[in-house]
Amino acid sequence: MENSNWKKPVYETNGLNLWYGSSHALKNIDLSINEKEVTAIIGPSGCGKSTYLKTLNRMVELIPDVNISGSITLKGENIFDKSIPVEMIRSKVGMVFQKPNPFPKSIYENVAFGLKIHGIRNKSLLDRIVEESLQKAALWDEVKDRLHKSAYGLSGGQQQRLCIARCLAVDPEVILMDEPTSALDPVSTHKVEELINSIKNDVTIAIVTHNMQQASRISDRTAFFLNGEIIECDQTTTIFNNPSDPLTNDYINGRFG
Ligand SMILES: Nc1ncnc2c1ncn2[C@@H]1O[C@H](COP(=O)(O)OP(=O)(O)OP(=O)(O)O)[C@@H](O)[C@H]1O
Repeated sequence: MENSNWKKPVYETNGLNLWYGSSHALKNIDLSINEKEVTAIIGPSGCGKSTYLKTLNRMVELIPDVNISGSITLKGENIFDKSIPVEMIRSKVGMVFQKPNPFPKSIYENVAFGLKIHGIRNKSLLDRIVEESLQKAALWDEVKDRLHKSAYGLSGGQQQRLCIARCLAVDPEVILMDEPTSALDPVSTHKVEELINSIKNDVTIAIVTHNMQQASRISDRTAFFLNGEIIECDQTTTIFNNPSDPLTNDYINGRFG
């Protein structure tokens, strides 16, 4: 099913099935998410994209009546292994949602939050990492004079970049992004896309998007999901220019979904 897999996988998913009660939402998923690449996950509404993303950080376990079979490894470790605390996975894997969700705290405290949870108390170290993270998120110049003001005073696009800075502060292996620009205007969307391009050499990214142009602009590889299955996963240029499956071709050309 999968070609051109020459980069090192960070996540490897094998034979993953997931049921919500009796509803079979993910069917036999085999997929690698490669190190320091952007992997786009595309497909029509309800095909299982968000479910897959939420399985990668075990968020899906919070939903009652979910059953899972198969395996997902993160850097070789089975994430479903009961001896692995979920906090350990969450410390390596950040998540950005469709709607920006800053904490009701200052801009500074939003970025410092995860660091403090990890026990960092040194003020100059906190200051340095907060600044670096906001710089990486291309937000520093816009907020450096209002660091101690509420994050809620930022625009939606700035809040989303703040949420990405909050992830970057704890130096994650992976950031999962679930339609991170769908609530943003085109200018803010462009800024988030530029940000993704600028951080992808440091962090692995998996992004769910409904926007085909976005997938083709920012991702290295693309996985096409349909009805809970992966139809095809390949280099993004191949998926968009020369897909193997006619269903992929129909979807990316807007014939359904
Ligand atoms: N908490 C839940 N309980 C029961 N069924 C669910 C739950 N969450 C999702 N589903 C079902 O699982 C299937 C996959 O949903 P999912 O949200 O993963 O799709 P998606 O591809 O992300 O859709 P969208 O693009 O609309 O966000 C759908 O049929 C959905 O109704």
